[in-house]
Amino acid sequence: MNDALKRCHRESLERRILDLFAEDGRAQDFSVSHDGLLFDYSKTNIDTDTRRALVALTETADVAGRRAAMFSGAPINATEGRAVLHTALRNLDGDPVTVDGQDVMPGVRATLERMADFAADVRDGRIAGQGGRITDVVNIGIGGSDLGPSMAVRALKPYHDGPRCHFISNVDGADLTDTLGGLDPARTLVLVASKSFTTQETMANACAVRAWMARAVKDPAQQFAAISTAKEEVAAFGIPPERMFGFGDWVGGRYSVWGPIGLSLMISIGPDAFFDFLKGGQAMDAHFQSAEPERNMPVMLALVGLWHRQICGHATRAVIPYEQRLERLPAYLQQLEMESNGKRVAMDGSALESDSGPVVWGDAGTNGQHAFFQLLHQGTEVVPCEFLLGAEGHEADLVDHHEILVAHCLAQSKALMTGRDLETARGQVEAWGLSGKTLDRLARHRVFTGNRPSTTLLYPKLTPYVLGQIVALYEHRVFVEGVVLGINSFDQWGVELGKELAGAILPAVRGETAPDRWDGSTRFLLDRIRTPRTGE
Ligand SMILES: O=P(O)(O)OC[C@H]1O[C@](O)(CO)[C@@H](O)[C@@H]1O
Repeated sequence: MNDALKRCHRESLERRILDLFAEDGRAQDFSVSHDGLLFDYSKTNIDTDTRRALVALTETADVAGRRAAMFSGAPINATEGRAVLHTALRNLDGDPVTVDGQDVMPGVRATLERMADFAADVRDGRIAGQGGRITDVVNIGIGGSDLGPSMAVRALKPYHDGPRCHFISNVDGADLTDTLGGLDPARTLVLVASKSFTTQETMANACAVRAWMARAVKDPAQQFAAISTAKEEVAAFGIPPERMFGFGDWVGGRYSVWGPIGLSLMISIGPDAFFDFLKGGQAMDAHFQSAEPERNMPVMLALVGLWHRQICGHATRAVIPYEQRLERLPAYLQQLEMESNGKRVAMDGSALESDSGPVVWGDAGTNGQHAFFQLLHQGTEVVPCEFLLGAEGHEADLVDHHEILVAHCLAQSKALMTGRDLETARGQVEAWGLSGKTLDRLARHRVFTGNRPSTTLLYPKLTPYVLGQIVALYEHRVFVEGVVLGINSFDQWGVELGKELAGAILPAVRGETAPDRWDGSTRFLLDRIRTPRTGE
């Protein structure tokens, strides 16, 4: 990174985050408020100079120009020669968006209408199973064809008024067995969600579920629908075109929840609530495109992320929603952020000069407090934390629970920042009546260095609209970080090699080929795996 930021970093090491609050109004100044959301980054070691230097990065990298290119349908996914237009899926105003000279909006609208009709028909019983009204929907997909809808369906539980939704992603047969257990195949609708319709795990699961259904009903295809860009593969699987919901190759898998991949969500919460989800995303798009950098939530979220990873060198970032129903958000963001920005090569093929995006991990609070927070507070690594918190919960009869939840969230970010010094710790141990070496020793264990950065995203209540805002916020954050780093956030070549090798190793696992061609460790493991099966 540039000299100005290096200087800002050096200066930040000379002060504590808490010192920055000596200036009045820091919380207001170092936060962005928009459309009910508040992103508070005041508990970071970013001061005015640092922010200025960070904002300058967006100018150098021409974030505004790249953003305009993305929204206009230019092929910014340069390694695959594709446009990046998940934003068109939530462009409810229908303003034209052209790819290769063609407006994609009529197609987007038509698909959305078909989805809404299909969802309404399933919910109202006009589309039924061979044993009666659909009671359960099973989405089969993996990665972007699973994480978005499964996260969102879980997040919006209070809005479920349709059939129950289930998700099978893993090729581990346990996922399938445990999900199908208790379901009535004659009243289950299966959505096979796969952009490519060739993903091995998804196709293995789809075939197995079809066989499960065939044991109970005459015509399983009647209870299947496909969500894909691959017409021929869908037809070859036996799903008719009227049960296929397609989308353009300009929608990346991890950005696809807004369209047909979100069909399970739409069936679960209904078309109107799904439209609210889209509206939230669309509102965030408008904000992202128009707000100046310092007042622009995705831009500032990205710049804080770049500060922590690329300037301060913190290798990981914890995402901790104080909202049980967002427990799948960290997993969703792992794909969104790590598949997008986990790259060591710049757009032009040269080696990246800075670090790639961070490792993203986390879990819902308060559960995480009783698991990994010990390390966050007293470990040797500094892990910037991203808290998410709703001002209001849905449980009107459990308001006290929500108050406790809020108190814990605020307490954690405060504890990370302020810590507890040795003198205070000594005072506490002294109060137990201890002294001398025992006091010294025990007091040290109770010291918290503090000065650990965190941000808080505060939202009013987790409605479909707010979830749409949050997901779009994170998508644009990834975009800005990618542009500043100079990488292509929209391909994922890094997942290819493992897939290829799995295909090549499978015959050896099945015992169809000898394991000789593999390296010593793989051969050794294959031998051990095969021994108990064959009794050799
Ligand atoms: O929707 P598909 O084509 O089955 O792909 C599933 C997932 O596999 C990946 O290609 C790689 O993990 C993801 O990008 C994608 O979301």
